[in-house]
Amino acid sequence: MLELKHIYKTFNPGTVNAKTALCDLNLTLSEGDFVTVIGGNGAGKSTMLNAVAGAFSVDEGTILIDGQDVTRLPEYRRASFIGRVFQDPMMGTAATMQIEENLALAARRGQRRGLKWGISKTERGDYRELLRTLDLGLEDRMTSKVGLLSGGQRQAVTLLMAALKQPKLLLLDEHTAALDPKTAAKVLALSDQIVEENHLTTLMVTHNMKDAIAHGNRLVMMNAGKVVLDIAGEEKKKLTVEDLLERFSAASGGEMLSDRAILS
Ligand SMILES: Nc1ncnc2c1ncn2[C@@H]1O[C@H](COP(=O)(O)OP(=O)(O)OP(=O)(O)O)[C@@H](O)[C@H]1O
Repeated sequence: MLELKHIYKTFNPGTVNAKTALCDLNLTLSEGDFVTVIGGNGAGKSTMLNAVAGAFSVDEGTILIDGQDVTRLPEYRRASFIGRVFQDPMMGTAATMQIEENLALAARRGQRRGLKWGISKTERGDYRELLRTLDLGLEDRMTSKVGLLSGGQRQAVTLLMAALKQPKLLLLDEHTAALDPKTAAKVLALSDQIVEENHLTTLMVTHNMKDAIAHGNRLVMMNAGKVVLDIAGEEKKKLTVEDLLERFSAASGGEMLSDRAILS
């Protein structure tokens, strides 16, 4: 479903600020894989997601989605088959627009301009049902401006929007990191539900080791721009945070994970 082959990316090449963020990165996801991604600060996690989304072009390597070579495809053209939720709850939704307008925008993504903008009765009914699945009471506030919602409510709506067009890939980039622990747990549970119901192939970056272990069917650890650990299935289910720290240290030549990852 997703194949990253020998990906390299250096920012500011040839300058004193040159930084190699991805260095022979290889990762293959099967259809329906839900992969959690963990690693220290600067390991290249967000850069990997950005490379998949097409936020910049990579220096070397190939990116295939569903067998199609998208390496040179611009971000706006990949957007029709990639759903994405960022850390900042302000990013995925338009604050000054209503909840239903935001959903309609997401539903029309990738369509040609010139279509009538109005939201039909059927669409409104569909959105109400979708919002009901969040169990946050938002189905009764469909004409509220999104800017009035809490961070957790906004991330929940962003998740719905990201999944609305049944993307081939869902990218979650620390999407609960800015939320309080209780809300983060709720949004994570919701992510599980949405991924499962829509059978989405998913990459989820997190700094929280427990979350990385508890969610998804596969866990990948990155260090210095490449994957250093890849644990799936039964082996992943039995993992503990201590195992993970030990294995990370062994796989990355004795390096320790950042405090932020250990303490969370
Ligand atoms: N646009 C950019 N310009 C220059 N350097 C960048 C850019 N984006 C990322 N980097 C650098 O690339 C490296 C990898 O960054 P990245 O954000 O992918 O790491 P990460 O694993 O997501 O880290 P964190 O957990 O701290 O968010 C870092 O050293 C970072 O400073």
